[in-house]
Amino acid sequence: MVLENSFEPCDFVLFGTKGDLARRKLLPALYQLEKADLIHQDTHIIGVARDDMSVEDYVALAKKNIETFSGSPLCEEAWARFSARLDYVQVDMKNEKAYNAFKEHVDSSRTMVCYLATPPSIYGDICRGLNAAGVIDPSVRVVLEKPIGHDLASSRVINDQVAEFFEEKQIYRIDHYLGKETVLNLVALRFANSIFATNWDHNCIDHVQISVAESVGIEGRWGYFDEAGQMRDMVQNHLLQILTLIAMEPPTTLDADSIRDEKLKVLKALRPINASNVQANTVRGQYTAGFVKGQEVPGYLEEEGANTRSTTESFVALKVELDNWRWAGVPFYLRTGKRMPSKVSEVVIYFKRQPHNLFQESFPQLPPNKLTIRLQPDEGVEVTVMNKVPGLTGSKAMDLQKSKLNLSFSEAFKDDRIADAYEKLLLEVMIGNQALFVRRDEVEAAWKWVDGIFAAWESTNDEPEPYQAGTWGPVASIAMLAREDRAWYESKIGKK
Ligand SMILES: NC(=O)C1=CN([C@@H]2O[C@H](COP(=O)(O)OP(=O)(O)OC[C@H]3O[C@@H](n4cnc5c(N)ncnc54)[C@H](OP(=O)(O)O)[C@@H]3O)[C@@H](O)[C@H]2O)C=CC1
Ligand SMILES: O=C1O[C@H](COP(=O)(O)O)[C@@H](O)[C@H](O)[C@H]1O
Repeated sequence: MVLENSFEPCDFVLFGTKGDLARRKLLPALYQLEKADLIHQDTHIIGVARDDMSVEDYVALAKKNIETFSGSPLCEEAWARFSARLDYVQVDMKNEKAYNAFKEHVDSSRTMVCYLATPPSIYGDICRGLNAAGVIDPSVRVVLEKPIGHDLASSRVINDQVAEFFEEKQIYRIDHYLGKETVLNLVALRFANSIFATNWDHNCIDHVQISVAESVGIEGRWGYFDEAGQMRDMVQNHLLQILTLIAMEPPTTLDADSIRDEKLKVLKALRPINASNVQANTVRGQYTAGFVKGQEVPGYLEEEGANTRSTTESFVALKVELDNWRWAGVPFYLRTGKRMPSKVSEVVIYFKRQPHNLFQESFPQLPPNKLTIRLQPDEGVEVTVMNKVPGLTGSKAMDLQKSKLNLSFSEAFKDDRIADAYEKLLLEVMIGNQALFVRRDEVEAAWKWVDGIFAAWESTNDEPEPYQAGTWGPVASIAMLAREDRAWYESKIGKK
């Protein structure tokens, strides 16, 4: 890495430090940054939760979580440095007066980063508490987790509550997919390679598929997930963000607002899905009991804490169209679901077929070229091309074979560790670069479009279709593409 502690020291305050996200992702990510020597030596990390706990107990808890979730034994030297930065404050985040205790733990001469790893419903309380304690100034940065709100109206309320105390340039809305190496690579692939840049529109591309399949279920988060569903949990944010990076016009620079301006235009160009086209363009599913990787798993309605009459969707497939010049007539098919056969996220760009087939005799129908971007796992990029099979066959009956140009990150970048998305994003917050964070108008444009789909679903009275855990979702999602003479890309990983 080029960065050498090129940023200022900060007080990194982790609200909700005992929660699932902080334990599984944020503390391990901070520790990895420490290990890579990317945290300024004078930075402090202050955990905030409502339990009464000594700093020693907090350090022990952080150690346990990092050991459990970082997947490798702790490096003693890095842990010694990291643990020396840790501090803990007990705050009932809904109680404005409780924030006075917090004041003594931060240093106003340093930048303060407040990461709100809490339910969004208390973001407003936290901002008010920080204000009451007099610790907000223009240098303070606040990091908000997704999904912000439940729909456009509730997201506006939350964003307004935060905006009462922070300017947009101080607000970092996290979508952790924007920190994934392979998602960032979409920008490099498109704009650093003329071979793609010049073929990236309706003239050359037939359609695009974005699949984000998860093998996990709801992981004990019934209370949260049943309110959200896969549409709010994954589509409103992660899948739409991936779509914006694939579809946006070239930004003028890599500055935060150049990129975000272009992403916003894509979100605004999303063709509304309403009662008249919802049945043709969407499929909802809910998993039933089945087997994932040979393990028997319960159905959605049998999960711990389940309301057995829930109609929340755990799978969504969508046909999305963009009403703009570049993408006219090019469908984007999106699908995401829980309890699918394997965890695999991929973008597949299907190019148009050749206008005329010179190789009729040996290959009656030339397949389209495909660019497959493997987001996770087995990160990489693959192009399917037609190739002549070496040999002395006659010129009219040239033997062709479908071949792959395959760039596998694990082979090409053997010595480089692929960092977790949160490591990248936490580093960017500490540096103060908003390019990988979502602007308020983007969040709102995404909600506006998603709200339209919810309204349309409500108007049909249809319920999600059942699919057995360990399958690729309801048959209707296969039919959605088959109607247009297309098929979902069969992932290599999924076949294992
Ligand atoms: N978990 C995940 O994988 C992901 C989570 N997110 C988002 O991250 C945020 C946090 O999620 P997650 O960690 O799963 O949620 P959790 O419920 O596990 O954690 C939230 C934490 O906030 C604390 N909290 C809530 N109310 C108060 C209060 N009044 N005073 C003090 N502490 C309080 C809770 O404390 P207590 O334990 O005492 O109740 C808990 O530790 C959410 O916005 C979620 O949508 C986003 C992507 C993935
Ligand atoms: O934001 C979320 O993302 C995870 C999937 O993230 P990944 O990095 O493991 O692909 C999802 O399981 C979770 O429900 C959702 O809240």
